[in-house]
Amino acid sequence: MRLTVIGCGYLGAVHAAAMAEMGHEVIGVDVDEAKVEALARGRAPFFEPGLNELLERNVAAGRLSFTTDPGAVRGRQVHFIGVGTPQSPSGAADLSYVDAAVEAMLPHLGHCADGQEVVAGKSTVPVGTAARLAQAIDPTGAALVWNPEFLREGFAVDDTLSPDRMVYGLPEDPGTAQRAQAVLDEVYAPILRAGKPRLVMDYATSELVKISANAFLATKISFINAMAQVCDTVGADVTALAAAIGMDERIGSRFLRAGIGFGGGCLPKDIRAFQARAAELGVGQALGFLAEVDKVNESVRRSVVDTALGLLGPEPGGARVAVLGAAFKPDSDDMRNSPALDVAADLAPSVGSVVVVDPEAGPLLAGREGLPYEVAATTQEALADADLVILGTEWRQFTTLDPVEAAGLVRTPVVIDGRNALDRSAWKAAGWAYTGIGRR
Ligand SMILES: NC(=O)C1=CN([C@@H]2O[C@H](COP(=O)(O)OP(=O)(O)OC[C@H]3O[C@@H](n4cnc5c(N)ncnc54)[C@H](O)[C@@H]3O)[C@@H](O)[C@H]2O)C=CC1
Ligand SMILES: O=C(O)[C@H]1O[C@H](OP(=O)(O)OP(=O)(O)OC[C@H]2O[C@@H](n3ccc(=O)[nH]c3=O)[C@H](O)[C@@H]2O)[C@H](O)[C@@H](O)[C@@H]1O
Repeated sequence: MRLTVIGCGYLGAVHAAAMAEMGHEVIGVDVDEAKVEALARGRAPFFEPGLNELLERNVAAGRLSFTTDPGAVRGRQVHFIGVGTPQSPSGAADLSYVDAAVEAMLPHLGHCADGQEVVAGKSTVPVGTAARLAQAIDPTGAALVWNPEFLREGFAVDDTLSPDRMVYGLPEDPGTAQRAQAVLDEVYAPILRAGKPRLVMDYATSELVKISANAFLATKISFINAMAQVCDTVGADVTALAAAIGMDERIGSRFLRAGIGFGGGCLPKDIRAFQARAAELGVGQALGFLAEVDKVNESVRRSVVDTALGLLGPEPGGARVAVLGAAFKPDSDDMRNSPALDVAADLAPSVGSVVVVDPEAGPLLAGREGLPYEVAATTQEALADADLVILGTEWRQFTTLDPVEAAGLVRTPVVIDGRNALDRSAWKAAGWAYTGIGRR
């Protein structure tokens, strides 16, 4: 099938490459010339495991190309929208990129000879957006389907090729809905053949599935981080607590890792956008708990800064702090709303110096001007002469550090395990003063 993907960022670039891998002929469209230029050479403009191989293979095979021209849409059958929906100053989602993408597409819709033309929205949007966009798209003869995306960065390729489930939010008209569903089924045929469930629903439900999934995940993390605060107060251990409650299948063990909280380009902005939309709809009170989820998440970053200053004593002005990690999670170079970087920046004015290291985000950070911290090229360089080490992102090269060797590099062996990811017995045995989040 001949497809386009509008918006080639973390979501869209992976989606375009994965659709080509499934045998479709795909054109990715983005307004960012540098991004398009890199992608067209088969290079991912960001770090995502497995993506370069997929891009290289499919660009070379002639199934995948990239352009800045929205006219690429003309005559093709399915157009995925994957542009950003960032947080606006009010907290609500900024829909200007989605609106601009649809606007640019409109003159080119309605020229497809391959069968029913479909616009498939993948961006995360406030409930009601699809119904509004459909009013503009319907007159062209193309059908709008809302097809939210659930991929995780760091696992984006696998999550796209083998999702837990797919959701189609279909138009009201039964005939159009049936035709649009058949087209998407054809796009996703290999995934459906592999037995992955496809759930069919209306626009509003599909939009809500996406945002409520992220709200639930954020709530789970803040729940365990709130438990960590209680554990800290009474000397209990949140990792043992999480393991024990997680064995109850109704609770489940995943997303119960206490630490410096959730960041990234999605969970934080999505819980705020959801609250803003609910308030507009007059059901703001029902989502009042999400404000608490956000508050707990912000407070864990602050409390790590307070713990750090407590450990450095009354005169932290001469201390050097090493922060291991800059990306919001491992296996990604995405620094949007990064807890590790927030901690580094918040500590910087109160201590002698802060140095940050990250295997993938580090080189990107090193190119930025006016940072309140230094950026080290290697973990060893970051650890050298440190008075305090903070694990901010649980990259494997950090969690598997030899604590004996690390102790030999620092000035004072004091560590805050901001992700509860270090082997604390080994670190303590190597002479480190160890503080976890909700565990000692
Ligand atoms: N990053 C992720 O893991 C996931 C993101 N999402 C959602 O997907 C959407 C995109 O997120 P990301 O990929 O992270 O954002 P991003 O910022 O990495 O990518 C957005 C891309 O859209 C491009 N763009 C903006 N306006 C455009 C236009 N008019 N025409 C063509 N391209 C345009 C930008 O240049 C950029 O490359 C958001 O709604 C997000 O909430 C959903 C699931 C996973
Ligand atoms: O809508 C989105 O963009 C995506 O948002 C998240 O994916 P992502 O942001 O890539 O990363 P997660 O693995 O969810 O991690 C988010 C943050 O939570 C933190 N986290 C995660 C799990 C945990 O137990 N504890 C915890 O602090 C991570 O360190 C990270 O900062 C969701 O997991 C995806 O399903 C969704 O598609």
